[in-house]
Amino acid sequence: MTAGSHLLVPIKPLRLAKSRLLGAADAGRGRPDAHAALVAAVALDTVRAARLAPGVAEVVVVTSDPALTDAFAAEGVEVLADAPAAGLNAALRHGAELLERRPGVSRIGALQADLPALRPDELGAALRAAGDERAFCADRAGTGTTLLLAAPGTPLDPRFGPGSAAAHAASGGKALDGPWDSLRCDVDTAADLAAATALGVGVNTAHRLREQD
Ligand SMILES: Nc1nc2c(ncn2[C@@H]2O[C@H](COP(=O)(O)OP(=O)(O)OP(=O)(O)O)[C@@H](O)[C@H]2O)c(=O)[nH]1
Ligand SMILES: C=C(OP(=O)(O)O)C(=O)O
Repeated sequence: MTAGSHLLVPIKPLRLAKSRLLGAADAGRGRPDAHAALVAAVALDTVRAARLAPGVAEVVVVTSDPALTDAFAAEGVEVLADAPAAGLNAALRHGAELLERRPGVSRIGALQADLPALRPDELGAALRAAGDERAFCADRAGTGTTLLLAAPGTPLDPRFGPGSAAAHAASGGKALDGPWDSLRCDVDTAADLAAATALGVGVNTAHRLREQD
C-alpha cells in the first residue's frame, strides 16, 4: 500500500453549477444567491469530510470561481484555477498534471464536489479497498462516478460525464462496491438532496437547508 492519496475536487463557477438543483435552495423562489450558497455549502462539506478521511494526504480544489477560491483558502485548502471553459475532464487533467510534478505525490484521485453526506470513514474504506489499482466508485444510480483513483504513479485519465462508471470500468478501473452510501450519494436533483438529508448532511448544507424554511 502506498502513501496517502491526493484528491482533486473540481467545481464549476457557482452561477453555472448544479443547474438541476435550481430552486432546491429557496423552495422554487428563484434566488440565484441562495442556489450559489447551497452549491458552495455542499462543496465545503464534501471537502471537509474528505480531508478527515484516513488515507487522504491532501484535498485540492480545482475551480475558477472567485468566491469559492476565497472560501476554500480560508479553510486552508489549496485551490488550482482551471483553464476557463475547458470542461470537467480537462480541469482534472490540468490539476493532475500539476500534482504529478510535486515530490511526495504518489496516487492522484478525483472526488466529486457534491457529496454533502460524505463520511470520512466511508471514503477511507473505499481508498483501502482500491489497494494499488485504478479504481472508481459509482454513484447511487450506478451510472455516474463519485470517486476515481489512478493507480499510483499513473495518469488519472478521467472520463467523467454521462455513463462515466462504464467508461471508468472500460478504462481498467476496478469497481469499488462496498456499503458506502455517503460516498455514493451525489446530489444532482432535489430527490438526491432528500436522500442525502436522510443520511445526514454536513453542517454547512444543513444550515443552508434550514435557511430556506
Ligand atoms: N473546475 C471545473 N469543474 C467542473 C467543470 N465542469 C463541471 N465541473 C464540476 O464537475 C462536477 C460534475 O459536473 P456536471 O455534472 O457537468 O455539472 P453539475 O454542476 O454537477 O450539474 P448540472 O448543471 O445539473 O449538470 C461538478 O462538481 C461540477 O461543478 C469545469 O469546467 N471546471
Ligand atoms: C459528471 C458526472 O457527475 P454528475 O452526476 O454531476 O453529472 C459523472 O458522474 O461522471
